[in-house]
Amino acid sequence: MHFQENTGQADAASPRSFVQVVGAAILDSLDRPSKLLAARRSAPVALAGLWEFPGGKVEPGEECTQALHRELAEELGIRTALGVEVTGPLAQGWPLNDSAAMRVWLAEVTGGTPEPLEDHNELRWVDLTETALMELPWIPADLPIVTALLNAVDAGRA
Ligand SMILES: Nc1nc2c([nH]c(=O)n2[C@H]2C[C@H](O)[C@@H](COP(=O)(O)OP(=O)(O)OP(=O)(O)O)O2)c(=O)[nH]1
Repeated sequence: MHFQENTGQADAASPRSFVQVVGAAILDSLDRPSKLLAARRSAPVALAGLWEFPGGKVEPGEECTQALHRELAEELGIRTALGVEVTGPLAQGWPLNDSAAMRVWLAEVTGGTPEPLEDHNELRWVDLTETALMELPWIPADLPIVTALLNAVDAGRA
């Protein structure tokens, strides 16, 4: 029997590239965080009613953080200061599905008051505790990110 050696060359020649999504974990304060602004999607039907990190897809020619500022202005009508990235297992962040991955940054509102202007039908400031956050029906792919966020916040408080 002959086993063909897996050289990994195919992967090296064509590294997996996901549609790049960016999201914000908006905190009431980057220095002393106690609440997260969660957003409930209004569309598409498959995701409507589920909670997520506000954000969206990076457009051609945009940097990730530039795209995030644009999305937060469009969707929530706010300006933000970004904190550190909540790093995921991929260079492109956190896998969302077969074709998309999301990079997530901590953020704080520096201008405007968040309103569900586009893509969401409710915004909610939620206590930064596992109990409070896990009560929300998150998009399933976001659950590891919520856990990583709680760990990052706890590490910052220590
Ligand atoms: N914004 C955001 N998208 C998420 C999260 N979790 C998750 O699986 N997604 C998925 C949902 C969508 O399939 C994709 C992001 O698409 P989007 O609809 O927010 O992007 P967009 O605002 O740029 O809108 P469009 O170009 O599709 O009109 O990533 C999350 O926490 N935040």
